[in-house]
Amino acid sequence: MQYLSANHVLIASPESKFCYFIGKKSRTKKLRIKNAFGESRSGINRCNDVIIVGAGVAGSALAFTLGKDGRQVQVIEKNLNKPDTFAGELLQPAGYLKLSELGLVDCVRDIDAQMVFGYAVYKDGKSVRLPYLLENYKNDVAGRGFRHGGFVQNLRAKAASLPNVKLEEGTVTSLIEEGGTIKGVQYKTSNGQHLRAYAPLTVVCDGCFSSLRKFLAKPKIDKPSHVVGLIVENCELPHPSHAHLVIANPSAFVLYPISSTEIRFLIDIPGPKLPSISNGQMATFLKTMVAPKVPPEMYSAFISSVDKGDIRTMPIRCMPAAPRHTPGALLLGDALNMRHALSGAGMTVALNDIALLCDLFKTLDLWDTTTVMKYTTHFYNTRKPMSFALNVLPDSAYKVIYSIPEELREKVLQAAFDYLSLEFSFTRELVGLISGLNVESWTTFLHVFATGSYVTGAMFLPVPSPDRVYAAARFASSAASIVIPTILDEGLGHLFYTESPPNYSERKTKQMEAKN
Ligand SMILES: Cc1cc2nc3c(=O)[nH]c(=O)nc-3n(C[C@H](O)[C@H](O)[C@H](O)COP(=O)(O)OP(=O)(O)OC[C@H]3O[C@@H](n4cnc5c(N)ncnc54)[C@H](O)[C@@H]3O)c2cc1C
Repeated sequence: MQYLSANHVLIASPESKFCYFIGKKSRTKKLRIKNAFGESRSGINRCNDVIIVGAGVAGSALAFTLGKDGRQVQVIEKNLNKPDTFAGELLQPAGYLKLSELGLVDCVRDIDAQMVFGYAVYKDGKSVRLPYLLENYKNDVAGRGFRHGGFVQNLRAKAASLPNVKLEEGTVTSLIEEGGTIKGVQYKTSNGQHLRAYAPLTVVCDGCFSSLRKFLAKPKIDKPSHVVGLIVENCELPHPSHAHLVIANPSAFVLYPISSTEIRFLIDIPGPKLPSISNGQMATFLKTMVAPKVPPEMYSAFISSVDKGDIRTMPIRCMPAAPRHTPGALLLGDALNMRHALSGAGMTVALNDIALLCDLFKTLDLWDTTTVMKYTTHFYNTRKPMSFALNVLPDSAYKVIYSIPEELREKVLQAAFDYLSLEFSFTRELVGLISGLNVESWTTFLHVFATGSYVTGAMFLPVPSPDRVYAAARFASSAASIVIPTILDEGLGHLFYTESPPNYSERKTKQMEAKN
């Protein structure tokens, strides 16, 4: 017999065929099992600590970490084949550090991943290099570029290697809710069986197209653009081992190495419509509007890649985290929070969240819903500095640039480039934010407002005239009307949040003692 909390008792031995789960309302469920935490023979119920929906970057990394902490984890993933997507191929240095902290760093070792040491920013043939600030870290700490599919398969294999993590193929169709508490999920297996699984905690990591987030959050999804994904082969980057950001109108783009022979181009196309791939409009767009901005040493390789025709697109979705605190369930990864893909930050935020969450929940009794809720609130607040820095800067800059009148845009883009070209000591903090290595919310504020003020000031130049003053005023008011709501949507509560969850310091000391 195992006491899970005052209201929950699990009666079973590892050899027993049944376990009895006595729930809050003294309802007893008889679960037919192979062993106390094993697979259901009848296929109806399981005894888990945690159910994870989705084994992408977030779900797989979380499953491994919770499994390592001794939890019984059931992961249900819609498709266990190697993912074939270009979403999530540049990991920021802070994301790499988190991989390392979680014991997952070998997942980037056998996939021809490339080290990335910073950004080179281009505009009209001029470039400025913004190296990551890595001097205080070990030699292996840097960004990484890789093929998404290989990385995720490695994460899945790592999670599945733990005996207490069960990874299975199935599509979760709904959450099981009783009296306002999530008790588990209903899912359909790959052979068409409809099953249910129960656990005191369900973590929903079903990605950017999440069908379940609406039950656990108030999603406010913005769809500013699409991105085109293209692989350019066998050419050298002008700044080797760097990601390149090309500031251009109408389409900004980033490129970075994803293997020793491949460079990923991610080209943004603002607005709801895309040129058609099938009738050749897209190829024409890429050759006429994008190719002239591509660094000259990569031009012919870029054109060959467009001619090859392997052009793929994805919609961009941005969404501030707005979870509805629900007992028994949590959201994580893109299901919780999304930012523009050009920031290359989604995986870093997800891995940071997992490290935080697992640290907080390490020795928590997951059946004690009230305490878990308090820790969940703490998690949603302490994750904010990272997500605030990596979401607010790129999202507000993007929204401002594409909302101002066309005639102001070129001037604003030029001023943004000049801002990035300022003395390196000034941009050090900015690089700290982009890489996720130094994410102070006040620094984020400082740079949002410093960029805005710099661009506004630049509009007066060379000599203030009535036209220029008017243009600057239009820019400033339009920027303020976008940036302020973006900041408010992300939430400011964390800046003033100082609480610790119950017994946190006591638990932390015990954890530290156990470690030593
Ligand atoms: C075009 C593009 C480019 C990007 N580039 C980068 C980048 O360079 N760097 C970066 O850090 N981030 C990038 N991102 C963001 C990054 O892809 C995500 O932040 C990251 O993949 C989030 O991981 P996740 O586990 O939440 O979601 P995913 O990795 O999408 O995983 C979700 C998983 O849930 C499964 N699933 C969905 N529904 C169900 C269901 N009902 N039942 C069971 N399983 C289900 C899916 O099959 C999938 O395996 C990019 C995003 C886009 C759109």
